[in-house]
Amino acid sequence: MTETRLRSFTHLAGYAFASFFIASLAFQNLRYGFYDLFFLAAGMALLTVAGAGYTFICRRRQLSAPGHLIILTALNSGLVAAMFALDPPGISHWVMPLVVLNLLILPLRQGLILSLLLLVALALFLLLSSPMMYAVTISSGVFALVAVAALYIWHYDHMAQSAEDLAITDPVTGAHNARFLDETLQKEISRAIAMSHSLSVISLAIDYAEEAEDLHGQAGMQRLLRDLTQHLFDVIRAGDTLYTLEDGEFFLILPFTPEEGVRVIAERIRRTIAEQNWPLAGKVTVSLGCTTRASTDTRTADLRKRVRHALEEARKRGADSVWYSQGDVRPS
Ligand SMILES: Nc1nc2c(ncn2[C@@H]2O[C@H](COP(=O)(O)OP(=O)(O)OP(=O)(O)O)[C@@H](O)[C@H]2O)c(=O)[nH]1
Repeated sequence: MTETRLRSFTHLAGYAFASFFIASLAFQNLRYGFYDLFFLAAGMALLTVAGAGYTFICRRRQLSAPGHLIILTALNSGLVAAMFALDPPGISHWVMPLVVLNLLILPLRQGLILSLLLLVALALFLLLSSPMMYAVTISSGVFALVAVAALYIWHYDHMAQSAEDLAITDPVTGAHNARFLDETLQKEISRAIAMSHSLSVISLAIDYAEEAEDLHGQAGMQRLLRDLTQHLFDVIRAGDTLYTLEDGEFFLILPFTPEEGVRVIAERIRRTIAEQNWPLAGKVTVSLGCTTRASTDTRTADLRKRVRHALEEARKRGADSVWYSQGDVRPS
């Protein structure tokens, strides 16, 4: 299940649970003839049903749906206003589902701020209207609920982020992995087309990688890959992205970089690597193939095929070389 579908499902379940809970409060108040409270609960239930409808309509954009903040702010402010105007009995019964809903649906910081504001209003109301001991007990209970729910959601967010990082990162070098390459390259191609800016890519391979591995062992090779990654990160500029592929190969995506630019940076990478003395490996050289997106390149395969061809051409010319392959320059 994708993150977006999971969020849509959780939000729908949260709103459905809250609607059911608040509707049962409305029904209770209707039975006992507390019409003010019945209308309050009915209004809140309408808002939670609207929230469920909004979740359904925006089910493909749940990670950034701003309407939830408006709905939940209306629910929280409505309850605070009713708290002071109507003095509903068992006010914590009304506050608790709303606190859980805030934290479940909104981004953690927004949910926490709304819940704490609601908690402060509740504590103030109880201090003004009930015995001190009762006010402290109920407020502490709601505070504990806020704290546990917030901690749980923080933990979940943290785990989800770590899992996502692990899925797109090469464990040896810490650069992005091949799995993430096609996804990012396709996004960059779409961005380059939409904004009419240039986009270049580089494919880089360590010369004589197999011989180097035989000579220095797997651990030595991993050290070299890590050192080269660090070096490449130092050379490229912010906005460029680096990927570690198999067999000592790297891939670079360079947005806003025309042909002259990719030639400059490829040459700079080649020269600076050849000039260094690498720990364990000593002298190392690399071959680089590079290309720039042409107007007919709309898919990742177009660029990847051409840059691979450029790398093969560079290798044919011996170690320590750069080759640029020109794309189709016909206007789109
Ligand atoms: N994507 C990318 N392009 C680079 C980088 N370094 C140089 N280039 C390209 O090469 C061109 C010339 O770069 P330089 O020789 O460093 O000259 P520069 O005028 O100092 O380059 P910038 O101020 O970085 O634009 C730049 O305009 C870029 O297109 C880099 O690290 N990343």
